[in-house]
Amino acid sequence: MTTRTDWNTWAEGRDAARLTDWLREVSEPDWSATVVHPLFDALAEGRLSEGDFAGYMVQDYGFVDPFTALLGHAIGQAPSMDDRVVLGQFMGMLTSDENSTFQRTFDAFDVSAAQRETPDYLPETLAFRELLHDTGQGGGYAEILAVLVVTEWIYLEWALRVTRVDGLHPLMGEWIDLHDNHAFQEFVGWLRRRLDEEAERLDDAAFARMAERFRETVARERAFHDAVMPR
Ligand SMILES: Cc1ncc(CN)c(N)n1
Repeated sequence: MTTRTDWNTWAEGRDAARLTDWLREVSEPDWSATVVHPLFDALAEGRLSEGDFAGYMVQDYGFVDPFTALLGHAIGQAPSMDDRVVLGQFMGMLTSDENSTFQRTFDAFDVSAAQRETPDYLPETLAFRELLHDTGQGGGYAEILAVLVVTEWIYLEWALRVTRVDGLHPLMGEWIDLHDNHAFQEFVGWLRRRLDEEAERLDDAAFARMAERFRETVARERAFHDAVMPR
C-alpha cells in the first residue's frame, strides 16, 4: 500500500499528482480524524479549561523537545545551504516565539516546577517522542522530511479550520496564531515541495520506509490528541 509501485499507480491518470497528497490519502482515516479533532474546536471555542490547556501544553512540550532535536538532524542532513537556511529559520522561530508561548503558558497557569522538570508523560507522548528520536538517529533526509511534513501540515490544517471565539484567552489565541499565519503556510508548502522532490531520488526500500514513517507519524498524531483530550 505504500510502495513506489502503489504511488505510481495512484499517480497514473491524475493531472499534476503530488506525492504528499498521496501520502496524506493513504494515511486516512487518521489524517482527517486529527485535523477535525474535537480538542482543537474546544480550544478555539473557549471550551477548554485553563488547567486542561496547560495539561495539553505540558504533554506537547514533551513532543517539542525531541522535535527540535529532529529539526537539528534535518539541518545536518540537508543536501544544500538553501535547505539549511529555511530549516534554520524555522528552528529560530521554534526556539524563540514558540518556546516563549510554552513558558508563559506554564507561568500563567501555575504549572509546577515538578511538572515542568519531570513531567508525567502519557504513553502516547512517550511513543511520539520515541518516533521522533528514532527518525533522527536512523532516518535519512527524506524520512525526516516526512515526519516534519506530517506534524506541521496537520497543525496548519486544524489551525486554518477552527473558528475562534471573541474573548479567547490570549495564550490560547497565540497557540492558534503560531500555526495560522502566512510564514507558517509558506514553510509547510516548502516542506511538501522538498519531500516531493527528495522522494524521487530514493531507492524502492528507502521510499517504502519514508512512506511508512509518514503513516506512522499520522497515527501517532491521532493517538496523542485522543490521549490529551479531556474526558
Ligand atoms: C503533537 C504535535 N504535533 C505537531 C505540532 C506542531 N509543531 C505540535 N506542536 N504538537
